[in-house]
Amino acid sequence: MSVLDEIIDGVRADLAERQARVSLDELKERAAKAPAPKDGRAALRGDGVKVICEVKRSSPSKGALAAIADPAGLAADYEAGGAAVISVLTEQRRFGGSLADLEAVRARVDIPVLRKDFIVTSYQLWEARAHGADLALLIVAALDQPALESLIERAESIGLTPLVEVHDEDEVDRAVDAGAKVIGVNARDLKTLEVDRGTFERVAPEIPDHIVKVAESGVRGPHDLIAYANAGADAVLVGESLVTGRDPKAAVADLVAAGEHPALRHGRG
Ligand SMILES: O=P(O)(O)OC[C@@H](O)[C@@H](O)c1c[nH]c2ccccc12
Repeated sequence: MSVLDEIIDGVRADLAERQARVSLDELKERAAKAPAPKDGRAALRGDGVKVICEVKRSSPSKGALAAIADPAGLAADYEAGGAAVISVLTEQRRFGGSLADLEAVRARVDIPVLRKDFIVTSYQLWEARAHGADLALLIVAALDQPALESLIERAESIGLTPLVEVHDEDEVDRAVDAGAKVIGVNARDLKTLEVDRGTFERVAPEIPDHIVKVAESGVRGPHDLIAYANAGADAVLVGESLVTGRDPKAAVADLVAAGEHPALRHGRG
C-alpha cells in the first residue's frame, strides 16, 4: 500500500465521522452564507510569477515542521509579503491541519484561499465552500477518471476553482481531458514522497497554453522559483521553507520580488 493510499484511508475514516455529525444540507446552508467565492484562477495568472503560500504544520515525510499557534496571523504575514493565494492544509492525521484553520485564515485575509486536502467526494467540496475556501485541490493520483471529472464539474458549480494536481505526463492528459483549467505539477511523488525538482520542467510542456500552470513543492528560495518560472510556471506553491524560516513575510516578499523580475516575463504564456 502506497503512502497516498494510507493517507486516503485515514481521510475516509475522518470524513465518515464528520458526515455523521454534519449533514450535507447543513453544509449547503453554511455555504450559502459564506463570503462569495473569489476568482482563484485570475489570481494565479498575470504579470510576474504568483506565489501561493501554505499553512503547513507537519508532513508525512518530515513529521512536525512548525507549531503555528496562530494560522491566521501567519496567513496575514503571507498576504502582507505579497502572496497571491493562501493554501491551508486541512488534513488532520499527517499534516496537522483542520477546517478550523481554513475558517480562521478565511476570516483574516482578503486574497483567495485554497483548501489543500485529499478530496474524494463532493461532500468535501461543500465543506471547503462552507468554510470559506475559493479553490480546492483535486489530486489526479487519488481519483479515477469519472470521479475526477465529476469533482471538477461539481467544484465549479459550487463556485470553487479546482487546482488539479499531477505528477507525470499521463496525469496531465487525464487532467486536461477532465476539463482542468488550473494544473499543479507536484515535484513530490505522493506514492513514495520523493521530491524531484525536474518534474515540472519535464511535465509542463504537455500542458496546453490556456491552462494556468502551478509548480508545487521543493521551493527553498528565489532560485527555485526562478527555475520553475523559466520552465513556464505561472505560479509556485511554497510550504515548508516558509513555515520553518525565521521571517515568513520577508521570505514571501523575496519570492514575489524574484517573480516580478522583468527578465522572467519573456516567453511565459
Ligand atoms: O512544503 P513544500 O515542499 O514547499 O510543498 C508545498 C506543497 O506543494 C505540498 O505541501 C503539497 C503539494 N501537493 C500536496 C498534496 C497534499 C498535501 C501536500 C501537498
